[in-house]
Amino acid sequence: MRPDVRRWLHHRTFTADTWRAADLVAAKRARGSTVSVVLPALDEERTVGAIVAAIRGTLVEACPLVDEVVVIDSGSSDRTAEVAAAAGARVVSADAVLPRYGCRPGKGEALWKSLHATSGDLLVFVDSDLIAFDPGFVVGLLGPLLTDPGIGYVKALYDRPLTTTDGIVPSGGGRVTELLARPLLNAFWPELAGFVQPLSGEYAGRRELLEQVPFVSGYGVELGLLVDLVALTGLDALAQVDLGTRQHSHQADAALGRMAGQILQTALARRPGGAEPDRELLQFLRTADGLEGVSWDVGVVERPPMRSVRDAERRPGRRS
Ligand SMILES: O=c1ccn([C@@H]2O[C@H](COP(=O)(O)OP(=O)(O)O)[C@@H](O)[C@H]2O)c(=O)[nH]1
Ligand SMILES: O=C(O)[C@@H](COP(=O)(O)O)O[C@H]1O[C@H](CO)[C@@H](O)[C@H](O)[C@H]1O
Repeated sequence: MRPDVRRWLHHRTFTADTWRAADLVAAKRARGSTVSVVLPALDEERTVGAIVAAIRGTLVEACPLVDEVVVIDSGSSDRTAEVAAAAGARVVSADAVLPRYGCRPGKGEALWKSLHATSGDLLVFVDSDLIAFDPGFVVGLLGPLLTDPGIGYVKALYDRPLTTTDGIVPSGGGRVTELLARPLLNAFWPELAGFVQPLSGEYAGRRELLEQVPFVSGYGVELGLLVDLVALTGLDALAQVDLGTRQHSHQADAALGRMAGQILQTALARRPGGAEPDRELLQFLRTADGLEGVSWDVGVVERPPMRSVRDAERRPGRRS
């Protein structure tokens, strides 16, 4: 193991039970900071309500650690928006944010727009498909940010059981992590090899940092943020916190293949001097007529640092 990774693992890996919400409220007040929790959601009516209710009940009403809970909806066709609002979230349609910049599909697009739709100095991102969500996830992610000014970005680590029709595989989850992201990061960005869950969907950061880096529009957003933030701040400003176990609803392998395609596009775009990667991913289905090739565009766009957008919006003479 690289000495820098070993050192980083030792002093930038935390456990969630290090902090209590009440102590972090005091730390937040002492710093005059505010906290936004953002849940990206696409057709998550089954799970989003319980997550929002748990955060609001525990960390807004009982103990004011969180100042706003925002669900950023990527155009759900189910009752995600209604369920989230009924549970107490402010629901924002991603398409309604920065309409001048158009609407791209994807999780990263929603997260990029959430920067514009929220006001917290600290942002916490939580997926909306979590099962048995523990609001302690939010406390653990905020702990390093509210107690160490030298830390700017915190990723969750956890065990990731894979729920299948045959039962639960204890550490079968994180398939794209294990088959693509971890080997890719170890090969091209070995300083990031200490991240146990580089693609974890739960993470937190300082707005002042998050607004200085691009957000990749699709599923490449997590890998893109890690690579861009380590280049911006250095490894010591990044950290990870052990949240225990995380369960979520899983996509089929073919969908994860497309996710992997977007992550690969994101990584290749960050390899200087590399030729423009082909955006097509060809997958295969066996049909009654034989094998059918299905072509998917796994291209992504780089949404610019929000700071540059704010500056552009403020520039005199800009047409509203
Ligand atoms: O276009 C999208 C795709 C996904 N998501 C949300 O992003 C999170 C992670 O996505 P998903 O569950 O599809 O990925 P997985 O967890 O299977 O890797 C979930 O809350 C999704 O609802 C989103 O807001 N917009
Ligand atoms: O980590 C992974 O391999 C993927 C798929 O997880 P599973 O194999 O369905 O447990 O899940 C993550 O990756 C996405 C892309 O970065 C994130 O957006 C998701 O939040 C995260 O769950």
